[in-house]
Amino acid sequence: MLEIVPVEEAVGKILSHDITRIVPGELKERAYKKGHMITDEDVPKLKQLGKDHIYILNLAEGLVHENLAAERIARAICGPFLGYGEPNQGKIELTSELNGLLKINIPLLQKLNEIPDVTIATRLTNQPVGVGSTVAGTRIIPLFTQEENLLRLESLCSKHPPLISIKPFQPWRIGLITTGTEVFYGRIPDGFGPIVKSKFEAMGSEVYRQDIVPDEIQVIAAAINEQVSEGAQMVVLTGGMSVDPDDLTPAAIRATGARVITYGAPTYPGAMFMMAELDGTPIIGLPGCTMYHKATIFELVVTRLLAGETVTRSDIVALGHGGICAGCQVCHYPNCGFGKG
Ligand SMILES: Nc1nc2c(c(=O)[nH]1)N[C@H]1C(S)=C(S)[C@@H](COP(=O)(O)OP(=O)(O)OC[C@H]3O[C@@H](n4cnc5c(N)ncnc54)[C@H](O)[C@@H]3O)O[C@H]1N2
Ligand code: MOO
Repeated sequence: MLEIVPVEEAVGKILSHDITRIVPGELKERAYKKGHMITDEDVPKLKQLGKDHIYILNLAEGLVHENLAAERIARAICGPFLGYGEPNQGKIELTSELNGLLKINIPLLQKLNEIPDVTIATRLTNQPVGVGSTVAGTRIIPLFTQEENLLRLESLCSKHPPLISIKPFQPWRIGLITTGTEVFYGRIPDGFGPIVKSKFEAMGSEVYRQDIVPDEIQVIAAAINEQVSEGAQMVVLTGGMSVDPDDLTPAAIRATGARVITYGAPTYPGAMFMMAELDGTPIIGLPGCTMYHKATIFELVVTRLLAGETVTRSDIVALGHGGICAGCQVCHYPNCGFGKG
């Protein structure tokens, strides 16, 4: 069990937990590591850190130390493509090993955090994360916990899909169709195509072909059919997505016989969005906002498709809670609540 010993009498004994030093506004660091043998020189230093007494460990059966507990929790909650380091002050952080989509099993997270002493904090599900990003942390609250708490956590984790995992972005071959009579006749240069291309490239996919077409239903529909039949894995259309008489893109998508999954999404920006499917190929109509906003329905839905997920109409409907962009002066997306309710 735990014994409280005055620091002067602790020389030669082994420290049972990390000790933290904080200098306000300057630093927070681990001054002493668990397992350190206390020396004469440590006595004044420990007193300066406010420690007149310290814990010396005599572990009773059935109790697990915070560092070991954190390691066991990290091992149990870690799904594919995640890594974790050493415990620091009793806490372990989990990091992504590749670029992909973060998936959190939210009902399981709730169950695990209900276990006494256990805490697990994660970033929001369905957000893109890069190599080395911290996605979660875990620790127990007291210095020791009953082993039965960890056994319960390990048993729950073994019965459910992983608490935390990363789905890698696949390299997709994207066909792009730019609609707009003003672009087709060269009245204005195409400003949308380059943005869509760079958004896909940032996630490891490639726009292999771009067709620029006028606002004519049959011409747009023919371009979609041609791209699907030559093997585009996704067809993305820009322009003509809203309510003007020349906005014919949704009608053209329907004219191909595609099954419409949604026209409209409860996200601002991004409401005039269409997702359909033609012979298994996703057909996506992107609203104008994708051209001038960093975070839109594009980021919320297309990232999930690129990670190999199926997105349903109810997934899109569920975006409403958190679906309005806060319009921050400096955009921190994906580190915000947009579309993550
Ligand atoms: N009365 C309403 N007005 C608007 C609605 C609405 O529901 N009722 N919706 C708004 C929303 S939301 C959006 S988003 C925008 C426009 O959406 P569209 O996707 O239909 O965009 P367009 O009308 O085709 O073009 C808008 C604007 O962007 C220019 N553009 C389009 N494509 C390109 C390109 N490839 N390169 C450069 N510029 C491009 C186009 O010339 C127009 O100036 O509608 C709101 N209004
Ligand atoms: O579809 Mo529109 O802004 O909502 O950008």
